[in-house]
Amino acid sequence: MPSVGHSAVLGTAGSGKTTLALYRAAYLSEQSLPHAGRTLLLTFNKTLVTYLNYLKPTELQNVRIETYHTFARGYLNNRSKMSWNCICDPESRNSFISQAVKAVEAGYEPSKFFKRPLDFFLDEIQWIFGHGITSLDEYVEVERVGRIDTNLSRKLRPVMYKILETYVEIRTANGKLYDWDDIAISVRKEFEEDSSPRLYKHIIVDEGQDFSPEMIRSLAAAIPEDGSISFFGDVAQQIYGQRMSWRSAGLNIPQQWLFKENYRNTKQIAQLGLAISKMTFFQGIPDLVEPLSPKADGALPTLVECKDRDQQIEIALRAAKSGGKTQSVAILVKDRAQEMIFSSVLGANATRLHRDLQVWNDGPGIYHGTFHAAKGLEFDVVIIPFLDADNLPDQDYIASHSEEDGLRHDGRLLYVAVTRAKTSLVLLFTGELTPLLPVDESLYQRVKP
Ligand SMILES: Nc1ncnc2c1ncn2[C@@H]1O[C@H](COP(=O)(O)OP(=O)(O)OP(=O)(O)O)[C@@H](O)[C@H]1O
Repeated sequence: MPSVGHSAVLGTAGSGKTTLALYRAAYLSEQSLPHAGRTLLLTFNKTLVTYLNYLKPTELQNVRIETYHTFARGYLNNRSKMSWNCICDPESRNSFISQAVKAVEAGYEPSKFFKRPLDFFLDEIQWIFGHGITSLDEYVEVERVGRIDTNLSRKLRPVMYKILETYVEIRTANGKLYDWDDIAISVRKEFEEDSSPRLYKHIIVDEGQDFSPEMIRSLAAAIPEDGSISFFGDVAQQIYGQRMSWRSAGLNIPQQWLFKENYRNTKQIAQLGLAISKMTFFQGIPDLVEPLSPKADGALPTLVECKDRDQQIEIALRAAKSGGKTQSVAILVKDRAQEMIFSSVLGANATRLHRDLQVWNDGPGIYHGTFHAAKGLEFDVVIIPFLDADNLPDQDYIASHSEEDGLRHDGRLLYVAVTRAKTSLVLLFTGELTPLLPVDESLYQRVKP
């Protein structure tokens, strides 16, 4: 891959993107080579930074690994564009946006538009910020590529934009200059006005599918002309944001590489991952890379039909405790509430996958966390309880979005979870099985406890 300009690697799950991102960092920062320069390796969440720092060889001196948001905050601080506690947390953001909807509604004729669920407005504002849109004209003009579910008519866009502006006013009045979505707009603008030498010559993005186009644009502005951006991503694993395409960033990428070999999963686990990615709710994703079947043989994923939820919990814990003696075992669930069920029982005997995780231990042991927190990681055994039709897709998400959108959203989460397993996968459910899993019986070994 060239050391100047922009390159993209699109790869399937377990195809070595993270591994290669680290090798690339080693290559681009190697001081004996002519292209060498300080290198920044960015990823999406803090757990993955901890994991990458664990994988990183100690001799990589000229490489910094952090999340995009740490980088953004640090840079703006350096430019005196930050003040104490000036980034809006998600709860306050939700409250400010809700206030903004009500404030704008008061100035209009009664309309169903304002009665839409709060999530609709949150998502729309995230989408607008993610695309770096900063004026009503731009918003009215923009074509809604890749976002079929909330295609807001052009007539309603001025009202929506008014809500966005009111939200920013309320937020600013509360001392919050940014939120986690519009900070990238400020970073890009700041770099465009900043003529000082750049700190990093090369930037590598891992898990790039979750970076908004504006984040990527801000990174392109952060490097010198002889620098490089290397993008590693898998669109099937996009689990944050509003399914924005990284391609909307408009980078000039003369060549891209496709990684089709899956080095992580056994053939049987990969086949289930592939079958999920072929389900209807995955269709129409641009840039999806279809994996080749791995060579490593293993057992079929186990599908355990339990009589009730308690039995699912009991079996998950039992399997984790016995497996965790010799292997790394992760119990992965949908949300924090479900995670609590396991953390309260496992306590200090297990590691919670969480942003505050400081050290990564690769040895045997039990891990637990949400699907989101497991992003980019891998374990010998993955146990996924609560694969019940009324739990996945999430009913609240469906209520505030749509059935189709719920399937698409949670289908990707489940894909991420399933593809974390290296050798064994245990799937637990009660009653009706989630429609997110394929019905093909040959993909599983069914077990009744
Ligand atoms: N060329 C290779 N040969 C053998 N094993 C490899 C190779 N590249 C990566 N691996 C191993 O395959 C596993 C998956 O690699 P890695 O985590 O880099 O994949 P990834 O593409 O980032 O996955 P994901 O997107 O699913 O998180 C790791 O255990 C890694 O050590």
